[in-house]
Amino acid sequence: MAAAILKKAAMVCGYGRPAPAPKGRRAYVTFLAGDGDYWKGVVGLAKGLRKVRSAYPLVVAVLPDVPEDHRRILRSQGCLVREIEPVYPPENQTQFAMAYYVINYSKLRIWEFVEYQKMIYLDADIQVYDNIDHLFDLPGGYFYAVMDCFCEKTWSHTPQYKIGYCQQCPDKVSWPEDKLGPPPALYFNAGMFVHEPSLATAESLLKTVKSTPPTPFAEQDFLNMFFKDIYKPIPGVYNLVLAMLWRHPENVELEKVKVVHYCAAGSKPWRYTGKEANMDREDIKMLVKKWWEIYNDESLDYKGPAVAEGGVPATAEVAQDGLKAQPLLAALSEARAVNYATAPSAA
Ligand SMILES: O=c1ccn([C@@H]2O[C@H](COP(=O)(O)OP(=O)(O)O)[C@@H](O)[C@H]2O)c(=O)[nH]1
Ligand SMILES: OC[C@H]1O[C@H](O[C@@H]2[C@@H](O)[C@H](O)[C@@H](O)[C@H](O)[C@@H]2O)[C@H](O)[C@@H](O)[C@H]1O
Repeated sequence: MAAAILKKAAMVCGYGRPAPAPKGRRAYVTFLAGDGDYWKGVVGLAKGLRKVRSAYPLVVAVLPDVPEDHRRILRSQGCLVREIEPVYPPENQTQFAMAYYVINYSKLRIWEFVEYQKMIYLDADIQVYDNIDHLFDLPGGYFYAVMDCFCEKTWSHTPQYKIGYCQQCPDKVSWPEDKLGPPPALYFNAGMFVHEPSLATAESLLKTVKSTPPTPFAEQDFLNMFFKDIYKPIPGVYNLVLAMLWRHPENVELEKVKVVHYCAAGSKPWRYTGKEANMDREDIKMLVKKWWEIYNDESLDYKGPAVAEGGVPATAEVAQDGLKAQPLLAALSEARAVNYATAPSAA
């Protein structure tokens, strides 16, 4: 059976290399690691995308340590769950801004999802409150993401934090070029971005990460370095980093925000206690309440055909996103579920 599946996938894909995605194959993608409670963030995100009637599925790239019962919950919510191999940065004594950030390098695997021509990555602590499908129509060849803010204590290791400079308000404290050289390149938050999967890009990313010493913001720093020449900032409404509410309120029109990123300390809705700094703000309480309203809304539960392991709808029925499960995708995903170590070469 495995050989037949692999042969079918290999034939369709040109011997061992996934065929280029059918033009326009699109999906949202998020990342899940560990056996903790971030799966709740993924469920919330899946339901949020359904609420705004997104036309595309949500793929979840899971590390091997994500337990089957969490994967089952995600599939029951229509998520296409795909296991990925972890990616580790070179050994180093770096102090990550958060100790667990080392797992985030595994996000780089999503460039291998070449069944898709374009994907929008969203962290599991993000919620989408307005349809953003139009971002898939942005011109190809660029890396689109929202600019970050350098004002939180998590940035205290940086020169910009030390002098009070932030790209969100470059005129407030001007960058002392004479002392520090040119200002830092525009820097994006890696919790949300539009990207184009490509095996060549994936290969280059994974090769480069092996020789790049880790830095405090882990894969976010790495992605900013790697894509700096093609990075195109998109408006902050597509990824509201919560700290913007108290650091740069002049840059935020909350009623226009489409995507909220619950990244400030203590803001994860499924862990919210209101005790950390700024968490007792009325706008934070309102945003946490909005997240829970979607999470608890049973009318937003997935009602489509069962989603098989490996990440395709189990039947040829129309999947949640209105797209037929592609024969190529089905074959590839089934093939991926096969243990290559025991399968014959595709040649
Ligand atoms: O235990 C964890 C920690 C992080 N993540 C994933 O890694 C992303 C980035 O971590 P986090 O959101 O905590 O970073 P922040 O943006 O809050 O700094 C999360 O959104 C999840 O998608 C996960 O799956 N399990
Ligand atoms: O692994 C590095 C992480 O970097 C980013 O975290 C945020 C968060 O730490 C905030 O507290 C900071 O204020 C913000 O600037 C910073 O970007 C991404 O959101 C996350 O997905 C991940 O890539």
